[in-house]
Amino acid sequence: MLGRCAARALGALRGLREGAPPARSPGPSRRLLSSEKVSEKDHSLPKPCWSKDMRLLFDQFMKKCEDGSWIHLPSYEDIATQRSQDFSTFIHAYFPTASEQINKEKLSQGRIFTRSFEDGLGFEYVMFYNDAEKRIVCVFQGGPHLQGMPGFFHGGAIATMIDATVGMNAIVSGGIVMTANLNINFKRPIPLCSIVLINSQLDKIEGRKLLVSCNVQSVDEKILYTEATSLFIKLNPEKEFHIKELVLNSAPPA
Ligand SMILES: CCCCCCCC(=O)SCCNC(=O)CCNC(=O)[C@H](O)C(C)(C)COP(=O)(O)OP(=O)(O)OC[C@H]1O[C@@H](n2cnc3c(N)ncnc32)[C@H](O)[C@@H]1OP(=O)(O)O
Repeated sequence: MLGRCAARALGALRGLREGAPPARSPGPSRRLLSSEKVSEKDHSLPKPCWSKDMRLLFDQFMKKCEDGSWIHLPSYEDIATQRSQDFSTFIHAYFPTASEQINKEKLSQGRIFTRSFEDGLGFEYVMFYNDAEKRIVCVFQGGPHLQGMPGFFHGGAIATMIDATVGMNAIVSGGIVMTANLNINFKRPIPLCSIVLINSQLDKIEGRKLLVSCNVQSVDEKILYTEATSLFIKLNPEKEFHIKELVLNSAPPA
């Protein structure tokens, strides 16, 4: 019951922006008009490049979202909202020296790394969050441009998706965080273009430290490909609500 309430509260956060899509119903993927920025596309909704299995898993998880125990997390190329300006300002103030070295002219070209490939060639994924269990499951379909050894995913690409998943778990659970440590055991190579599940779990919060673990498994859960543990450090203990809102409702203004 508590979980359901929390899920509703999280869902309600999404509705803060006028015109935000309903929390638990993705609806059809919105077609881009020529005047719209590319960044307005929610990449966590089904696309033609998704395989049948990926769509099937998406549908299964969306079904789990119906009672509010799971929440579908939207995902954009950029979080170009007024709130993300506040977020950037906060981050730059936290790292003033590093911030001075940022090429400000290039900032407008900034894109979230995992959303910077053409559809189907790089990272295709959708995440679902369970607030009661502090878990995120990421359904990941990697494309042919993520190759390392011939026929298998590059370890860095796997590490990227792990960081994105455990990072999202830490952010939604704890506020504004950064990865301080990521330990990965690659146990089996992952065949290129296959679909895997990344299961992450918030294990512990100790003051500003969040410990999140995860594993990467085949869809039938018979193969354990990778295991990882991570440490995230909370930058701002006071601003949890702000970042949660930003993550769950990260579309640019309509
Ligand atoms: C949107 C989708 C999600 C995407 C997620 C992607 C997230 C990322 O990739 S972030 C990018 C990669 N990470 C970075 O660049 C971070 C670089 N590191 C840093 O900036 C800093 O070290 C930072 C912010 C992590 C911590 O610095 P700071 O805030 O000054 O904390 P600091 O006081 O040093 O440490 C706080 C506590 O954590 C501990 N700690 C910090 N780092 C570590 C570490 N690597 N291992 C163990 N303990 C650590 C400290 O010992 C301290 O413990 P205690 O309170 O018990 O004394």
